[in-house]
Amino acid sequence: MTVRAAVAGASGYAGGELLRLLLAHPGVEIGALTGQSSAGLRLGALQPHLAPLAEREVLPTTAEALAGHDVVFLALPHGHSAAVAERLGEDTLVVDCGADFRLSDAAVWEAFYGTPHAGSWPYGLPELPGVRATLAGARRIAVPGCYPTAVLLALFPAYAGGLAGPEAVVVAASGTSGAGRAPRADLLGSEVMGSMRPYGVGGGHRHTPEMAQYLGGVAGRPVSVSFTPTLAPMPRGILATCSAPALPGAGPDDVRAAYEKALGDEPFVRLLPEGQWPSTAAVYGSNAAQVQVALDPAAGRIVAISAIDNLTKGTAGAAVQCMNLALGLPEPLGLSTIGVAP
Ligand SMILES: NC(=O)C1=CN([C@@H]2O[C@H](COP(=O)(O)OP(=O)(O)OC[C@H]3O[C@@H](n4cnc5c(N)ncnc54)[C@H](OP(=O)(O)O)[C@@H]3O)[C@@H](O)[C@H]2O)C=CC1
Ligand SMILES: CC(=O)N[C@@H](CCC(=O)OP(=O)(O)O)C(=O)O
Repeated sequence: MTVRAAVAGASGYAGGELLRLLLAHPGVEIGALTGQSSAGLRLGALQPHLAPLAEREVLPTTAEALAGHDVVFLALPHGHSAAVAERLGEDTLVVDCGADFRLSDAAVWEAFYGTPHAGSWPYGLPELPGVRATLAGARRIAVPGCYPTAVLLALFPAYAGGLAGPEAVVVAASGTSGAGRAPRADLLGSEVMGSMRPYGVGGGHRHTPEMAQYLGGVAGRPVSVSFTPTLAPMPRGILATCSAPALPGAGPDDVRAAYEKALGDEPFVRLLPEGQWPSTAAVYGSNAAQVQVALDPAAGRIVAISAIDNLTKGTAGAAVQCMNLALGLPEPLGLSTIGVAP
């Protein structure tokens, strides 16, 4: 079976990573590529690493350009997905890399994004309990944010195992591609290189409610997340350092067993052998996530650390993984867990 896939936002970072993965996918033929300011240009001028597509023209993002495909990937800025998706047929699989359909609570959406809530779609993190089944046959999927992917993979096993209290704390570092490709003065090389800095401190980052919603869903009760993102001087990668109170009686063997149970059979998540710790370098360019966990007995906290590539497992790789599940293809088809080193 060959499916025809269009990518809206082909000139951006997420769109470029989608195309890199789709070029290597044996079951996909690449159809329309669309953008906004870059419409009319050849893709080779924008994504020079995607040589087989160099002569393809970037079309304006319209329903007409995206019609007639089996799958449409949306890699657009927030707030633009609903208007496009509603003009695509119900039989078309629409995989949205943006945030528009991730949150279920309209008031929470409006508080963090400041626009009307578009709705919610099945959430594209198959590793969460019960989620894989909701993706089989789905025709609308919301890919998680990059930070939530890293944090949920690190912490959900502690909640699924009933071992963690409801106050999670997360400090995560991201590479600069997480901010997208649009020019910003605070992302100039001279502002970013050789320095790390926090942003969105004090509960203001829009990924906070996404983490709380899905951790709460696993825990079966509300979970609060104190989330501090930091910007790291690297192009790709997220390292998330997460902790939660260990409930009374939770010992190191219980913690290890809960993580092995939750992650042991996952094709893209590797619970590292005890004593080894995740690194962004080890997952660079791959759809893999690395996870490690420890119990800090003095602090009474479970400490879990994850590493992903924000553009791959954090966006485009997850989108392809979800496409495979939705269409009944083998889940790992076209995706790799092999990184690039050094
Ligand atoms: N970067 C990351 O690590 C992650 C990104 N995402 C999500 O993926 C989406 C894309 O992000 P990213 O690739 O980083 O962003 P970029 O800024 O790199 O790319 C944005 C893309 O959207 C296009 N675009 C801009 N404005 C419009 C518009 N009004 N209508 C149609 N198309 C438009 C741009 O086209 P042009 O260049 O031609 O103007 C470009 O192709 C976002 O929703 C983001 O939240 C999700 C997880 C992680
Ligand atoms: C480094 C950096 O700026 N990262 C982005 C997150 C990117 C992402 O996943 O966000 P979406 O919810 O937009 O899909 C940020 O903090 O806003």
